[in-house]
Amino acid sequence: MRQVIIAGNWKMYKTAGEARRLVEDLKPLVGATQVEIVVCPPFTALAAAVNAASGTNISVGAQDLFWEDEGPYTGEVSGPMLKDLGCRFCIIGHSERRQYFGETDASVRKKVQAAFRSDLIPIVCVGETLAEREDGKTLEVCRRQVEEGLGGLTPEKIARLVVAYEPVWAIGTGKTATPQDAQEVIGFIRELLGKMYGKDPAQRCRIQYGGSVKPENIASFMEQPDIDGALVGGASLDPISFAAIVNTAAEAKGKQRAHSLI
Ligand SMILES: O=C[C@H](O)COP(=O)(O)O
Repeated sequence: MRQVIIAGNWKMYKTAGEARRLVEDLKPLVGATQVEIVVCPPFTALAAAVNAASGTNISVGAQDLFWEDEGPYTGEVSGPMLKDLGCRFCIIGHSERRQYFGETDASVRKKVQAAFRSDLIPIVCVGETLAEREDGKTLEVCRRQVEEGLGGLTPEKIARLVVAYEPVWAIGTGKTATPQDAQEVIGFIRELLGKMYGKDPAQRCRIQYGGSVKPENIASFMEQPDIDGALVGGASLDPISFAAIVNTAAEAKGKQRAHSLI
């Protein structure tokens, strides 16, 4: 059974001191949940977050990495550096990186391989823009991003990685895909991974929904059979709302699984 995973992408928010306080505040609110909790602060706050989360069930992830392990690449940060800091996860190919920093499916592919080389679990983002959705190209775009970004891996790696389906038009806008639409795309991604790598690894791969997730709407996504969690932006910056998302997700997935056994 896939473990629910809720990750907070803090984007370019929080200093090191603020990150430490956020994690400290989060700890008592999430307790001993079965949910895998990940926080992804900016590079400059990673060490503080790792330190504050030490000995808890909260893991820390980075928001990006470079595909080489070291070298003359001014401004870049590598997998071994993140691993050394205590990171377990790394977001790769977020739409903001694709939109503002020229990230492509080819760079995503190299970064996914780099993450695995350093024993980091990639959280790979895919999703269509509003124009692509209106053109009826959602599945075509997600297919391309998965085939090109996640090609050349092994079934074992597919079973470990996390995919986040984030429709670009739902990010930070307050608009969400309907849970049924998200399920349709996420089900499609799982099926595609099954064709690429086999049914078993595709069934083990965790796939999140992302885009304006809030405490009020997380349950409706978790009720869908293929949705294993969420990648949360804005609502992860506040410990109370992030904890409410974690706790509601656990409860809703428990109910969905109990129901599917009846
Ligand atoms: O990585 C997270 C997503 O970009 C979602 O952001 P949001 O929850 O603020 O819409």
